[in-house]
Amino acid sequence: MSVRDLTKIFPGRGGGHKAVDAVSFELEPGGALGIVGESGSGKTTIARMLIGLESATAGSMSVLGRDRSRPARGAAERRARARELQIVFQDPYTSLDPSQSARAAVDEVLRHHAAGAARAARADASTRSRSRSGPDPRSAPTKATGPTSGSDPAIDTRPDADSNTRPVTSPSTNADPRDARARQTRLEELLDQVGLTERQSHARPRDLSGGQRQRVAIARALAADPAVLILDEAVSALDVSIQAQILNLLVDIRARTGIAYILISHDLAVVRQLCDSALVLRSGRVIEQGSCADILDNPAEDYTRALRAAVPVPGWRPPQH
Ligand SMILES: Nc1ncnc2c1ncn2[C@@H]1O[C@H](COP(=O)(O)OP(=O)(O)OP(=O)(O)O)[C@@H](O)[C@H]1O
Repeated sequence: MSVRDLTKIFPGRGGGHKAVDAVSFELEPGGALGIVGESGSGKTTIARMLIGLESATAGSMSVLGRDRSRPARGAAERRARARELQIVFQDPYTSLDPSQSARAAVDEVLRHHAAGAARAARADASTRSRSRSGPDPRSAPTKATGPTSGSDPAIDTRPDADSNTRPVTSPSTNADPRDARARQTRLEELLDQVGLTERQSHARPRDLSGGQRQRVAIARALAADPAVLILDEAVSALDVSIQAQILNLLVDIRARTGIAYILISHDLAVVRQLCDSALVLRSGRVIEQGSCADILDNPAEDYTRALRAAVPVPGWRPPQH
């Protein structure tokens, strides 16, 4: 992912409020970048622009070499983008359907992507057969371009741009039993990968703990098979031992799948555990950027030192007065 001069000005008096000011970064495939900063420094606004929930005032971004500076047009593009970028928020409770078991919530995403792939394959085949039977093969397109119709009820597992609601289930058009078996295998794989037990996989969100709900949200995000997962304070609300479990899980998933992370956190200890590189935000501007070790061990800025000092680390004792 490549982000250049990303800027967000929220409208308001006196020219508005510049919440994000010319932020640039690169994220390599399989990399992990931490975005840190105090409350109100612009971290979530960056995440919201990356996933298209907020439009950027200026700047550009691309993922896997494709320009993603503009909102997606049509269902096929939304689905393609969902495979590039997914997000997990602090509290998945609001984004999980209260009536859906963990298993059903993950399967919904798998079903949607399988149905989309089947539609794309059918459209591809029909384009090719049309071009074969066309009057002059030389005038036919040499390469099938895939579906262009926007009639798909595409599920983007990311929150909806307008309502921030969970996705709507689309009826599966994928009737091939081999596909159903493959989906089932993938479902079990994902539930296993995030460490949900059989019993938990049948539970509704209200019957799961915060850590278990976060596992469901991670499994749902992974079901779209994204290249990049954004974790926006994804472990902040969990108590320390559960937080450690989820962080270990994330380290493990990255090692196994090669997925890249953008970790947004005010907690430098969490960033240190998961990330290779980091950037430090203050009032929307990047004030330090580089390898995690450099920034966290040898901060150049007092602000970063203050952020570091604000984080209790193992062995930390409250100052004695
Ligand atoms: N929709 C909005 N309209 C106007 N101002 C906004 C809006 N959303 C965010 N802001 C402002 O933009 C700035 C950055 O907010 P943002 O939520 O990105 O910060 P943050 O670093 O994620 O903070 P926190 O860690 O507290 O979540 C803040 O000053 C906030 O008040």
